[in-house]
Amino acid sequence: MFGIEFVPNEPALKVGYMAKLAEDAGFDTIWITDHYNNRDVYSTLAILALATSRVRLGTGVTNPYTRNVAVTASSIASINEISGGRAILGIGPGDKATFDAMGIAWEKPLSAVRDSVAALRELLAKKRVEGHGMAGAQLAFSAGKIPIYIGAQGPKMLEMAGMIADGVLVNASHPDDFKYAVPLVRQGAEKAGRDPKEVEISAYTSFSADKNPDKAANEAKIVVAFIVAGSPETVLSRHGIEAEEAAAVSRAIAKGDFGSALAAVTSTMIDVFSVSGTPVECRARVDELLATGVTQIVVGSPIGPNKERSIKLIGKEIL
Ligand SMILES: C[C@H](OP(=O)(O)OC[C@@H](O)[C@@H](O)[C@@H](O)Cn1c2nc(=O)[nH]c(=O)c-2cc2ccc(O)cc21)C(=O)N[C@@H](CCC(=O)N[C@@H](CCC(=O)O)C(=O)O)C(=O)O
Repeated sequence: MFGIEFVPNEPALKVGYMAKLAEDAGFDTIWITDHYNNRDVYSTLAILALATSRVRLGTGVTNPYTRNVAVTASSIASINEISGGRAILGIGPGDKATFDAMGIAWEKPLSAVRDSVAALRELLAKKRVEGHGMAGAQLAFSAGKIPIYIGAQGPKMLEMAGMIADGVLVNASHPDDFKYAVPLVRQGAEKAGRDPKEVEISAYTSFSADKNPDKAANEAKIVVAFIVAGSPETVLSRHGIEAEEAAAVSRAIAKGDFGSALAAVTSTMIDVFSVSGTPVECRARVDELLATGVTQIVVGSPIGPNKERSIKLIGKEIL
């Protein structure tokens, strides 16, 4: 199963055009990121619902802080109705930097995600919800069947996703991260008395494919820089990346000195935090990821030096 992520940092109609390209190239799912400073995720998904006819359409990922969960239920149910039943809700704890900027206290993210998924299950079943922070909220229209996926990286979030979600979206591009994550998700499913096969495990990668491997790697650099800057110590040491090397990238980004940040990104960092290179090289990494128990590959930003060309190239030579 192959998905693709679009960040709505360009007009929704343009994202709609790319979505149609991706559908024609053979992708199965399309994920739209949710950050307050980009276009609204649901407006963008509505455009995609009209621009496509087969692909499934997901929030990749929303969070329980910037929208009340009853509003999230109404929004994803509306997308499900507009798209003829193709919506997927992806929800994660969100990221601290974003919430600091918005003046939102990032409290108890694990519990917040758990409670919001429980409330969503009931709201999307058109039930009157008492509890999980709700006091009688109820949708006035039928949502239809909407899978709920969790965006997770930490051990507890991964296990919880296995316990309660239909799928998990793990922001990682290297097999070692999935040798760590997959058993935790399966453990969660078993703890909840579920068949682990019920939980779709998606590698939500940073992907950059081009016939020219240097161009592909170059395009991945800026995304890798932000991933390095946001990676916990445990992830860096899993891959033998020195804290000082990562700090050099973080410091440069914090100063807005992107030239130095890019210069501080090593080829190891690109290899660890992205799937990048020629189609043959990318396909080799995809096969490594699938061998760890991953069941869906999501092609995440930057996709390639020229998005349109890379979408077609990936469709032709990798899917
Ligand atoms: C909260 C954090 O969970 P995490 O899984 O590491 O979260 C990292 C990311 O998944 C999270 O930031 C996501 O929202 C990031 N994210 C996006 N975040 C966005 O805001 N927008 C996006 O579009 C987005 C896309 C996306 C796609 C895939 C993906 O995997 C993640 C994505 C964490 O620290 N988890 C710990 C648990 C922390 C804990 O125990 N908390 C307790 C108590 C501690 C306390 O008091 O806070 C609790 O919450 O009850 C763990 O899993 O072990």
